[in-house]
Amino acid sequence: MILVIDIGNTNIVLGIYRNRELLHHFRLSTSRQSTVDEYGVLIHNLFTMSGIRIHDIENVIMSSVVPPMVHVVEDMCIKYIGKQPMIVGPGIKTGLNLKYENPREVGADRIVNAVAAVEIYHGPLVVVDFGTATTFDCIDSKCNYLGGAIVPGIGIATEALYKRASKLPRIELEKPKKVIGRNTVHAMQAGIIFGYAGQVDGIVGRIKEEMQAPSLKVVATGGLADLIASEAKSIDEVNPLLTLEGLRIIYERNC
Ligand SMILES: Nc1ncnc2c1ncn2[C@@H]1O[C@H](COP(=O)(O)OP(=O)(O)OP(=O)(O)O)[C@@H](O)[C@H]1O
Ligand SMILES: CC(C)(CO)[C@@H](O)C(=O)NCCC(=O)O
Ligand SMILES: [K+]
Repeated sequence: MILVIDIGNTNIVLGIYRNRELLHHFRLSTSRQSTVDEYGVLIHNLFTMSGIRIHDIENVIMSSVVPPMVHVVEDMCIKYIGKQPMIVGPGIKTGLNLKYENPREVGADRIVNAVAAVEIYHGPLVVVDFGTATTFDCIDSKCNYLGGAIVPGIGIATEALYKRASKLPRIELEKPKKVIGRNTVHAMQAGIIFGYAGQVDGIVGRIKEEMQAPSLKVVATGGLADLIASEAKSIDEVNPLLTLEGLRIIYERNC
């Protein structure tokens, strides 16, 4: 079995694969204060609760977009799992040609998503990941990773509203019945959800023009993908496990 770990700015997502089958997945918060031992306890408990034996883990692969967390999770793997994780970064084969001006600058999560999407759906395609930031990644039919767009995530955007405007409350992200909100909560829900869906359609529309690929596939992932996909006309498919699948595929290409 292999353990795959994606460290994002909000969550650390872990998956246990036996060959190509995802047996378990877990979500922890990304806490920059937590220690190697604290993450060790969490992993130990999760494994125990799920009937996974540490010795069954043959290898670990991880990607991170939070540099200070790399050492914590890496050391946790060494100390509690007895494995040095493979880390997605320079020197790792992905099967993509990175066309970013500086390939080292691209977030590892974006590359991992792109690898999974190309393998599962084939290019040309766009991956939209609704995480802390919402990212758009464009891949052509020849496995060129072209780049994309980064916008404030839904969580960040929602938080900014209530933090910066005294009379705006914290809201549940639910789809309102109408776009014309007649109270503050409905007005905010309408603005965020329909506005966000419109943003996705707008950016995808421009990408299709720029790539001259009017029928490219658009795959969404991330916690809020379903909510937005139900409103955004441009999203063809939702795959919540894209990042974990990408890590598994990259592991297989490098072992
Ligand atoms: N139901 C919700 N209501 C409000 N905000 C939410 C909700 N679900 C998620 N969020 C916020 O949306 C953002 C993305 O959450 P999600 O769980 O999708 O992140 P993630 O994919 O783990 O992100 P990352 O990989 O960047 O850590 C976070 O800032 C989170 O707080
Ligand atoms: C955009 C985020 C924060 C999304 O997780 C991450 O991919 C990241 O930190 N990327 C680095 C910048 C870039 O991808 O160009
Ligand atoms: K993510």
